[in-house]
Amino acid sequence: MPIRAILTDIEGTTSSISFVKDVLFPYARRALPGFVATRGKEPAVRKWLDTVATENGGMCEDGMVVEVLQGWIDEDRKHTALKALQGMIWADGYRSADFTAHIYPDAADALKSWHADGTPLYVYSSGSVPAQRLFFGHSDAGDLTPMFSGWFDTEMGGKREADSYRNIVAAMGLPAGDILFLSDVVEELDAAREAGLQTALIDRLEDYPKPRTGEATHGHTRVETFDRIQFD
Ligand SMILES: CSCCC(=O)C(=O)COP(=O)(O)O
Ligand SMILES: [Mg+2]
Repeated sequence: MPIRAILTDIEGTTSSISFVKDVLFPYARRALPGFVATRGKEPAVRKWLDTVATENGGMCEDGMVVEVLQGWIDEDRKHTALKALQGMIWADGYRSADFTAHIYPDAADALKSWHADGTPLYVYSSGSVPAQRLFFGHSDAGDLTPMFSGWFDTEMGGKREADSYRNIVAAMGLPAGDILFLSDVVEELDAAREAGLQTALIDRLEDYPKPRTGEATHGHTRVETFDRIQFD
């Protein structure tokens, strides 16, 4: 089947899991108390702090909300409020050049080549859309944001739910079968396939030392690097 657009995940797909877990998450965890103390009154920040407080029985102290959020970082919860706040915190890290975002060279090269060939590129990640823009705007391969035609996060729904992909397909305005979704998580690929998208499992040895083969692929095309992805 022809591919007319690429939709890609970030962590474990374009970029290493260890960069997210060992650099981004600890940075956000450390900065969270100071961030809430200095910016907690800004409506865009307050909105998410109040969401967390309400969901946790209406806790009234910001210190308790910070503890909940730090616990969620430790658990790698993909909660929209946490992801939005993390994005705001990482903005400082990128701006002060504390780090650049990891991208595998094969992913950067393939994205550049597909873009040059006129294939529209989209991102769907649990990271908030602002965090995605920062990520690709300050990547190891430079500012890649101009290559992307659209950005989607969990505001479209969870990544393991088929309806999220239906929402994304509607926003992209293409037939689902013309879109190739790339991810390192088979449950995300299952949901995308249920919504009619084509799928490829990115099974990077750096992130998944034990290759997922046979039944573990759930029948999705498996590649270890982006340069092995082939389409007309
Ligand atoms: C782009 S923001 C950093 C990554 C992040 O917070 C995250 O949860 C990534 O999850 P993904 O859906 O890209 O696997
Ligand atoms: Mg991922």
